Amino acid sequence: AQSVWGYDSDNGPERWHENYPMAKGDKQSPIEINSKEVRHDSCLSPWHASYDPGAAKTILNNGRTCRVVFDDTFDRSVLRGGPLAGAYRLRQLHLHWGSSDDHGSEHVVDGVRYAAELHMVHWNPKHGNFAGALKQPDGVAVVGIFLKVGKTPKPEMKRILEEIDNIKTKGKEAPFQHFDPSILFPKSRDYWTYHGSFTTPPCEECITWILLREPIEVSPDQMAKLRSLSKNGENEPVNPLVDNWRPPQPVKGRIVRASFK
Ligand SMILES: N/C(=N\S(N)(=O)=O)N1CCCC1
Ligand SMILES: [Zn+2]
Repeated sequence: AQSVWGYDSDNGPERWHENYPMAKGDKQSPIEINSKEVRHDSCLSPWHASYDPGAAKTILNNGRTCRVVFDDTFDRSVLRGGPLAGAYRLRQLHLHWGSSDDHGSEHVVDGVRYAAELHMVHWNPKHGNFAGALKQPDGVAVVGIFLKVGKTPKPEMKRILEEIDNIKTKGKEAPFQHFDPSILFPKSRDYWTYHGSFTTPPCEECITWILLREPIEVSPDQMAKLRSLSKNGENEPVNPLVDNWRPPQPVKGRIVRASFK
């Protein structure tokens, strides 16, 4: 059977375009953010998240990431403002991380790779449903938060990482309720924004990216916890779930705007 896409040498980012042609598009993500080339846009308004903790449902290991899913059947947890028009519904959050602390993020800022990158995926209900939103340039908005290893870890990350023990292998899912992901936001609301794509196949170019400038801190053992997840299913040979990140893609003339000077 054709090897499904992944992050290994035989099915990794360099080969995704063979089955997913959009992966070679002109608006792909992630990208390298170069502070000297971004444009401060004073018209960019602040973004606002109003999330209902009751919308959190479950946490899942799908063999490629650790994902928390939310009830997005109505405007219950929404993101608005910033570069967005209207309210986008929070659907899920997930992470990308490395096999060591010196890499793991997807976006790279002035050459800095962070240990991990957290993505909060929202979609525009004016397009009916998530599948419809994927086909639209203003269909999806993803808030990206960089994670760096430090000595004052954010207690709120604990909640996600405590659940890791229950979802060690692919396909494992556990209830994950009463969780407001806005507690993960850093102090500063400063962000970069640009138009791009999903960083996994089929790599649809439907995303308004909102990347927060200020990273949040996690502890070394919190990173070790994340790296203890497995790609394999139960009773299969252990295949550690690490390095599930796509490298930066060509910017192709796109403008990256900054909400800050
Ligand atoms: N690639 C993705 N998000 S990301 N890494 O571009 O934020 N997703 C694929 C299906 C739903 C989210
Ligand atoms: Zn992601």
